[in-house]
Amino acid sequence: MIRVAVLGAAGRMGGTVVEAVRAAPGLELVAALDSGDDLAEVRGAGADVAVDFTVPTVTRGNVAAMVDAGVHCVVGTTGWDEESLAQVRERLRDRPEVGVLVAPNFALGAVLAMRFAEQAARLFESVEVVELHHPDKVDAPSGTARHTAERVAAARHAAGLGPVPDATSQTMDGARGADVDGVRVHAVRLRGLVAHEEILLGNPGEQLTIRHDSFDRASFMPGVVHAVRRIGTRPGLTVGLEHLLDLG
Ligand SMILES: NC(=O)C1=CN([C@@H]2O[C@H](COP(=O)(O)OP(=O)(O)OC[C@H]3O[C@@H](n4cnc5c(N)ncnc54)[C@H](OP(=O)(O)O)[C@@H]3O)[C@@H](O)[C@H]2O)C=CC1
Ligand SMILES: O=C(O)C1=N[C@H](C(=O)O)C[C@H](O)C1
Repeated sequence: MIRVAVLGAAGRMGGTVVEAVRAAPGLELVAALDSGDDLAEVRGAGADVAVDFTVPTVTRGNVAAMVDAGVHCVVGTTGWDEESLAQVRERLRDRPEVGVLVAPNFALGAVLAMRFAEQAARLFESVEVVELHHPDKVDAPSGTARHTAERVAAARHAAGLGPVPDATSQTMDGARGADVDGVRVHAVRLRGLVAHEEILLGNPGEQLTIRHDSFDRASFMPGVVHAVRRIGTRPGLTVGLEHLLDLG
Protein backbone atom coordinates (compact mmCIF):
# COMPACT_ATOMS: atom_id res chain seq x y z
CA MET A 1 0.00 0.00 0.00
CA ILE A 2 1.34 3.48 -0.92
CA ARG A 3 0.43 6.07 1.72
CA VAL A 4 -0.50 9.42 0.13
CA ALA A 5 -0.80 12.98 1.47
CA VAL A 6 -2.57 15.64 -0.59
CA LEU A 7 -1.50 19.29 -0.24
CA GLY A 8 -4.11 21.81 -1.40
CA ALA A 9 -6.81 19.26 -0.61
CA ALA A 10 -9.63 21.83 -0.44
CA GLY A 11 -8.87 23.21 -3.91
CA ARG A 12 -10.38 22.31 -7.28
CA MET A 13 -7.59 19.89 -8.15
CA GLY A 14 -6.73 18.79 -4.61
CA GLY A 15 -10.34 17.79 -3.89
CA THR A 16 -10.46 15.73 -7.08
CA VAL A 17 -7.14 14.07 -6.21
CA VAL A 18 -8.42 13.17 -2.72
CA GLU A 19 -11.33 11.27 -4.32
CA ALA A 20 -9.07 9.64 -6.94
CA VAL A 21 -6.62 8.43 -4.29
CA ARG A 22 -9.48 7.04 -2.18
CA ALA A 23 -10.77 5.13 -5.23
CA ALA A 24 -7.39 3.82 -6.44
CA PRO A 25 -6.41 0.25 -5.51
CA GLY A 26 -3.08 0.14 -3.71
CA LEU A 27 -3.22 3.78 -2.54
CA GLU A 28 -4.24 4.97 0.91
CA LEU A 29 -5.05 8.60 1.73
CA VAL A 30 -3.33 9.35 5.06
CA ALA A 31 -3.40 13.19 5.10
CA ALA A 32 -5.34 15.97 3.36
CA LEU A 33 -3.88 19.41 4.08
CA ASP A 34 -4.83 22.90 2.95
CA SER A 35 -3.68 26.44 3.79
CA GLY A 36 -3.07 26.91 7.51
CA ASP A 37 -2.33 23.23 8.15
CA ASP A 38 1.03 22.07 9.51
CA LEU A 39 3.20 20.26 6.95
CA ALA A 40 4.62 18.16 9.79
CA GLU A 41 1.33 16.23 9.65
CA VAL A 42 2.54 14.60 6.43
CA ARG A 43 5.48 12.98 8.19
CA GLY A 44 3.36 12.24 11.26
CA ALA A 45 0.84 10.39 9.09
CA GLY A 46 3.61 8.23 7.63
CA ALA A 47 3.06 9.38 4.02
CA ASP A 48 5.25 7.85 1.32
CA VAL A 49 4.17 10.34 -1.38
CA ALA A 50 2.87 13.92 -1.19
CA VAL A 51 0.78 15.28 -4.08
CA ASP A 52 0.95 19.08 -4.35
CA PHE A 53 -1.79 21.09 -6.09
CA THR A 54 -1.50 24.33 -4.15
CA VAL A 55 -0.48 27.77 -5.46
CA PRO A 56 2.68 28.92 -7.26
CA THR A 57 3.85 30.96 -4.25
CA VAL A 58 3.95 28.02 -1.81
CA THR A 59 4.72 24.93 -3.88
CA ARG A 60 8.53 25.37 -3.78
CA GLY A 61 8.52 25.56 0.03
CA ASN A 62 6.27 22.51 0.25
CA VAL A 63 8.55 20.46 -1.99
CA ALA A 64 11.64 21.51 -0.03
CA ALA A 65 9.99 20.42 3.23
CA MET A 66 8.85 17.10 1.73
CA VAL A 67 12.31 16.31 0.33
CA ASP A 68 13.92 17.06 3.71
CA ALA A 69 11.37 14.74 5.33
CA GLY A 70 12.18 11.94 2.85
CA VAL A 71 8.73 12.02 1.24
CA HIS A 72 8.42 11.53 -2.55
CA CYS A 73 6.58 14.34 -4.35
CA VAL A 74 4.16 14.50 -7.27
CA VAL A 75 3.73 18.17 -8.12
CA GLY A 76 1.11 19.63 -10.45
CA THR A 77 1.24 23.23 -9.25
CA THR A 78 2.52 25.75 -11.78
CA GLY A 79 5.15 28.45 -11.28
CA TRP A 80 8.30 26.39 -11.67
CA ASP A 81 11.23 27.85 -13.58
CA GLU A 82 14.80 26.68 -14.22
CA GLU A 83 16.06 28.37 -11.06
CA SER A 84 13.51 26.75 -8.74
CA LEU A 85 14.01 23.35 -10.39
CA ALA A 86 17.77 23.71 -9.86
CA GLN A 87 17.09 24.35 -6.15
CA VAL A 88 15.17 21.06 -5.95
CA ARG A 89 18.07 19.20 -7.61
CA GLU A 90 20.44 20.75 -5.08
CA ARG A 91 18.21 19.78 -2.17
CA LEU A 92 17.93 16.20 -3.46
CA ARG A 93 21.73 15.80 -3.15
CA ASP A 94 21.21 15.16 0.59
CA ARG A 95 18.25 12.87 -0.13
CA PRO A 96 19.28 10.82 -3.18
CA GLU A 97 16.61 8.20 -2.51
CA VAL A 98 13.73 10.70 -2.88
CA GLY A 99 11.83 11.15 -6.15
CA VAL A 100 10.18 14.43 -7.23
CA LEU A 101 8.01 14.78 -10.33
CA VAL A 102 7.04 18.26 -11.48
CA ALA A 103 4.51 17.95 -14.30
CA PRO A 104 2.84 20.94 -15.96
CA ASN A 105 -0.03 18.74 -17.13
CA PHE A 106 -1.21 15.27 -16.05
CA ALA A 107 -3.80 14.81 -18.83
CA LEU A 108 -2.53 12.11 -21.17
CA GLY A 109 -3.81 13.99 -24.22
CA ALA A 110 -2.01 17.15 -23.18
CA VAL A 111 1.26 15.22 -22.76
CA LEU A 112 0.79 13.82 -26.28
CA ALA A 113 -0.09 17.25 -27.71
CA MET A 114 3.18 18.64 -26.35
CA ARG A 115 5.10 15.69 -27.81
CA PHE A 116 3.40 16.08 -31.22
CA ALA A 117 4.10 19.83 -31.24
CA GLU A 118 7.76 19.20 -30.47
CA GLN A 119 7.95 16.67 -33.34
CA ALA A 120 6.23 19.02 -35.79
CA ALA A 121 8.14 22.16 -34.77
CA ARG A 122 11.16 21.70 -37.05
CA LEU A 123 8.94 21.31 -40.14
CA PHE A 124 7.04 24.61 -39.89
CA GLU A 125 8.08 28.21 -40.44
CA SER A 126 5.52 29.68 -38.02
CA VAL A 127 4.22 28.57 -34.64
CA GLU A 128 2.09 30.16 -31.92
CA VAL A 129 0.49 28.70 -28.79
CA VAL A 130 -2.98 29.61 -27.47
CA GLU A 131 -4.11 28.42 -24.04
CA LEU A 132 -7.70 28.82 -22.85
CA HIS A 133 -8.75 28.39 -19.20
CA HIS A 134 -11.42 29.02 -16.58
CA PRO A 135 -11.32 32.61 -15.26
CA ASP A 136 -10.39 31.56 -11.67
CA LYS A 137 -6.88 30.60 -12.76
CA VAL A 138 -4.30 32.90 -11.12
CA ASP A 139 -1.35 32.50 -13.49
CA ALA A 140 -0.89 33.29 -17.18
CA PRO A 141 0.30 31.91 -19.44
CA SER A 142 -0.43 28.39 -18.19
CA GLY A 143 2.43 26.14 -17.11
CA THR A 144 1.49 23.79 -19.95
CA ALA A 145 1.72 26.54 -22.56
CA ARG A 146 5.09 27.70 -21.25
CA HIS A 147 6.41 24.14 -21.27
CA THR A 148 5.03 23.58 -24.79
CA ALA A 149 6.60 26.78 -26.10
CA GLU A 150 9.96 25.99 -24.49
CA ARG A 151 10.01 22.53 -26.08
CA VAL A 152 8.93 23.85 -29.47
CA ALA A 153 11.58 26.58 -29.29
CA ALA A 154 14.27 24.03 -28.37
CA ALA A 155 13.25 21.79 -31.30
CA ARG A 156 13.36 24.75 -33.70
CA HIS A 157 16.77 25.75 -32.38
CA ALA A 158 18.12 22.18 -32.69
CA ALA A 159 16.89 22.10 -36.31
CA GLY A 160 18.65 25.38 -37.09
CA LEU A 161 15.44 27.32 -37.77
CA GLY A 162 15.58 31.11 -37.48
CA PRO A 163 13.09 33.35 -35.68
CA VAL A 164 9.36 32.92 -36.33
CA PRO A 165 8.45 35.45 -39.06
CA ASP A 166 6.62 38.51 -37.70
CA ALA A 167 6.61 41.95 -39.33
CA THR A 168 4.67 43.62 -36.49
CA SER A 169 6.12 47.05 -35.83
CA GLN A 170 3.05 48.95 -34.65
CA THR A 171 1.16 47.33 -31.78
CA MET A 172 -0.56 47.75 -28.41
CA ASP A 173 1.00 46.21 -25.27
CA GLY A 174 0.04 42.54 -25.03
CA ALA A 175 -1.49 42.27 -28.50
CA ARG A 176 1.10 39.71 -29.60
CA GLY A 177 1.01 37.71 -26.36
CA ALA A 178 3.97 36.63 -24.23
CA ASP A 179 7.32 35.78 -25.77
CA VAL A 180 8.55 32.38 -24.50
CA ASP A 181 11.95 31.69 -26.05
CA GLY A 182 10.79 33.37 -29.28
CA VAL A 183 7.41 31.58 -29.41
CA ARG A 184 4.29 33.75 -28.91
CA VAL A 185 1.88 32.45 -26.25
CA HIS A 186 -1.68 33.83 -25.88
CA ALA A 187 -3.93 33.34 -22.84
CA VAL A 188 -7.76 33.34 -22.93
CA ARG A 189 -9.85 33.32 -19.70
CA LEU A 190 -13.50 32.42 -20.17
CA ARG A 191 -16.30 31.18 -17.88
CA GLY A 192 -17.29 27.66 -18.85
CA LEU A 193 -13.80 26.54 -19.87
CA VAL A 194 -11.62 24.13 -17.90
CA ALA A 195 -8.18 23.75 -19.58
CA HIS A 196 -7.47 23.84 -23.31
CA GLU A 197 -4.47 24.39 -25.56
CA GLU A 198 -3.89 24.90 -29.27
CA ILE A 199 -0.56 24.80 -31.02
CA LEU A 200 -0.83 26.50 -34.42
CA LEU A 201 1.86 25.64 -36.98
CA GLY A 202 2.01 27.36 -40.35
CA ASN A 203 3.76 26.97 -43.67
CA PRO A 204 3.02 28.62 -47.01
CA GLY A 205 -0.42 27.32 -48.02
CA GLU A 206 -1.01 25.02 -45.03
CA GLN A 207 -1.73 24.97 -41.30
CA LEU A 208 -1.52 22.23 -38.70
CA THR A 209 -3.53 22.72 -35.50
CA ILE A 210 -2.84 20.48 -32.51
CA ARG A 211 -5.57 20.93 -29.90
CA HIS A 212 -6.19 19.37 -26.52
CA ASP A 213 -9.26 19.88 -24.31
CA SER A 214 -9.71 18.97 -20.66
CA PHE A 215 -13.48 19.24 -20.15
CA ASP A 216 -13.31 17.94 -16.58
CA ARG A 217 -10.60 17.62 -13.89
CA ALA A 218 -11.17 13.88 -14.08
CA SER A 219 -8.89 14.08 -17.14
CA PHE A 220 -5.85 14.66 -14.90
CA MET A 221 -6.48 11.79 -12.50
CA PRO A 222 -5.09 8.75 -14.40
CA GLY A 223 -1.81 10.64 -14.81
CA VAL A 224 -1.69 11.67 -11.15
CA VAL A 225 -2.43 8.14 -9.91
CA HIS A 226 0.12 6.65 -12.31
CA ALA A 227 2.75 9.13 -11.08
CA VAL A 228 2.00 8.35 -7.42
CA ARG A 229 2.50 4.65 -8.15
CA ARG A 230 5.78 5.20 -10.04
CA ILE A 231 7.57 8.05 -8.25
CA GLY A 232 8.99 5.86 -5.48
CA THR A 233 10.98 3.94 -8.11
CA ARG A 234 12.37 7.07 -9.79
CA PRO A 235 14.79 8.95 -7.48
CA GLY A 236 15.86 12.48 -8.36
CA LEU A 237 13.98 15.23 -10.19
CA THR A 238 11.78 14.43 -13.19
CA VAL A 239 10.13 17.23 -15.17
CA GLY A 240 7.14 16.14 -17.24
CA LEU A 241 4.84 13.11 -17.01
CA GLU A 242 6.08 11.91 -20.42
CA HIS A 243 9.14 10.42 -18.69
CA LEU A 244 6.88 8.05 -16.72
CA LEU A 245 4.98 6.91 -19.82
CA ASP A 246 6.29 4.55 -22.47
CA LEU A 247 6.00 6.98 -25.37
CA GLY A 248 8.82 5.40 -27.40
N1 LIG B 1 -0.36 19.74 -13.62
C1 LIG B 1 -1.67 19.64 -13.91
O1 LIG B 1 -2.12 18.70 -14.61
C2 LIG B 1 -2.61 20.68 -13.37
C3 LIG B 1 -2.10 21.71 -12.66
N2 LIG B 1 -2.94 22.64 -12.11
C4 LIG B 1 -2.31 23.63 -11.26
O2 LIG B 1 -2.55 23.25 -9.91
C5 LIG B 1 -2.59 24.41 -9.07
C6 LIG B 1 -3.88 24.40 -8.28
O3 LIG B 1 -4.98 24.59 -9.15
P1 LIG B 1 -6.47 24.62 -8.58
O4 LIG B 1 -6.74 23.39 -7.81
O5 LIG B 1 -7.33 24.98 -9.72
O6 LIG B 1 -6.36 25.87 -7.55
P2 LIG B 1 -7.24 26.15 -6.24
O7 LIG B 1 -7.03 27.59 -5.93
O8 LIG B 1 -8.61 25.62 -6.42
O9 LIG B 1 -6.53 25.25 -5.12
C7 LIG B 1 -5.35 25.57 -4.46
C8 LIG B 1 -5.54 25.17 -3.00
O10 LIG B 1 -4.28 25.23 -2.33
C9 LIG B 1 -4.53 25.82 -1.06
N3 LIG B 1 -3.31 26.34 -0.45
C10 LIG B 1 -2.80 27.60 -0.48
N4 LIG B 1 -1.66 27.65 0.24
C11 LIG B 1 -1.48 26.41 0.75
C12 LIG B 1 -0.48 25.84 1.59
N5 LIG B 1 0.56 26.56 2.07
N6 LIG B 1 -0.58 24.53 1.93
C13 LIG B 1 -1.61 23.78 1.48
N7 LIG B 1 -2.59 24.27 0.69
C14 LIG B 1 -2.51 25.56 0.33
C15 LIG B 1 -5.57 26.87 -1.37
O11 LIG B 1 -6.18 27.34 -0.19
P3 LIG B 1 -6.71 28.89 -0.13
O12 LIG B 1 -7.73 29.00 -1.20
O13 LIG B 1 -7.23 29.01 1.27
O14 LIG B 1 -5.49 29.74 -0.40
C16 LIG B 1 -6.51 26.09 -2.26
O15 LIG B 1 -7.43 25.32 -1.50
C17 LIG B 1 -2.43 25.60 -10.03
O16 LIG B 1 -1.07 25.99 -10.07
C18 LIG B 1 -2.85 25.02 -11.38
O17 LIG B 1 -2.29 25.71 -12.47
C19 LIG B 1 -4.29 22.58 -12.28
C20 LIG B 1 -4.84 21.58 -13.05
C21 LIG B 1 -4.04 20.54 -13.65
O1 LIG C 1 -5.02 26.06 -13.54
C1 LIG C 1 -5.45 25.12 -14.25
O2 LIG C 1 -6.65 24.85 -14.33
C2 LIG C 1 -4.50 24.33 -15.02
N1 LIG C 1 -3.22 24.52 -14.80
C3 LIG C 1 -2.15 23.84 -15.44
C4 LIG C 1 -1.36 24.81 -16.29
O3 LIG C 1 -1.21 25.98 -15.92
O4 LIG C 1 -0.84 24.39 -17.33
C5 LIG C 1 -2.60 22.61 -16.17
C6 LIG C 1 -3.91 22.75 -16.87
O5 LIG C 1 -3.74 23.61 -17.95
C7 LIG C 1 -4.99 23.27 -15.92
